Amino acid sequence: MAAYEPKKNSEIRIFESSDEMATDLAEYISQVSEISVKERGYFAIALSGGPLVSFLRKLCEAPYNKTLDWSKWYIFWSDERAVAKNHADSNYKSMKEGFLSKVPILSSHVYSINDNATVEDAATDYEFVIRQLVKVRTIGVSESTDCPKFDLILLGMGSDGHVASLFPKHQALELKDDWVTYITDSPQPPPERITFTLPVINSASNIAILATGVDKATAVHLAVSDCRDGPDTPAPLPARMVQPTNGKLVWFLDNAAASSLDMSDGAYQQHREY
Ligand SMILES: O=C1O[C@H](COP(=O)(O)O)[C@@H](O)[C@H](O)[C@H]1O
Repeated sequence: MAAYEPKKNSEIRIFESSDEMATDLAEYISQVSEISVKERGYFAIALSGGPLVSFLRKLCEAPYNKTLDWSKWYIFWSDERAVAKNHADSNYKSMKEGFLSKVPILSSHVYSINDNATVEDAATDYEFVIRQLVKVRTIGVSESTDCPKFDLILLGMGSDGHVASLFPKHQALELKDDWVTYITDSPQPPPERITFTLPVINSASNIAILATGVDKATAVHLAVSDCRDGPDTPAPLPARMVQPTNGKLVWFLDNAAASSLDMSDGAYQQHREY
């Protein structure tokens, strides 16, 4: 693995193989969960859809399946598609089948998003549940933003640079006061989705963005490179707007997704020996 620290509080890890990435991700999540349980007594983690689930496979194996304090884990989703929980597009379904059914997380600690309501009501319900859990500090609270402070938010990134269900140029990117919102016009199917807003994502203690494949290379480059603003500067990608207020961001990339990064840039070069 190569590691670089391009910006304050952020790091890029680049892996030769899918197994190497899954192994490092398991160790990273294990360390964040242990610190959170030690400091707060809980580990509040938000999951996402897409290929992320397959990179959680090593976390389901020894030693983690035996050593982690799974009874302290609380599970949330950074976004969900408005489909039934048994639908192929459901982010809950993919995580249930690929991760949650393989580790001893308490079912009462799994806060999936209501699939039996309108998308608007599901978003309202979900924000209400999160507010109750913040009140009792199962989820922490950010002192600077008053937002929930998830211990870890795991995100994927689409080739258009979207994270959770926050898509480029969408008005949902502007929301400042809502914690959870809904959209009915997703550029990618299904159209109706529920999503964390940027203030919630950026208030987390730790954020990891996973991106693999050459189709993500341009978006990775635009999200992490030191672009200057100018008349032709495109609207910032949602992934570029992921900037933790007080937390730390780690990118997990394979070689293909990292292939458009300019490795001659001083910031990358500096940490090349890592
Ligand atoms: O639609 C979604 O897409 C992103 C990225 O997934 P990918 O399949 O384009 O790599 C995912 O992180 C998000 O949770 C999901 O709802």
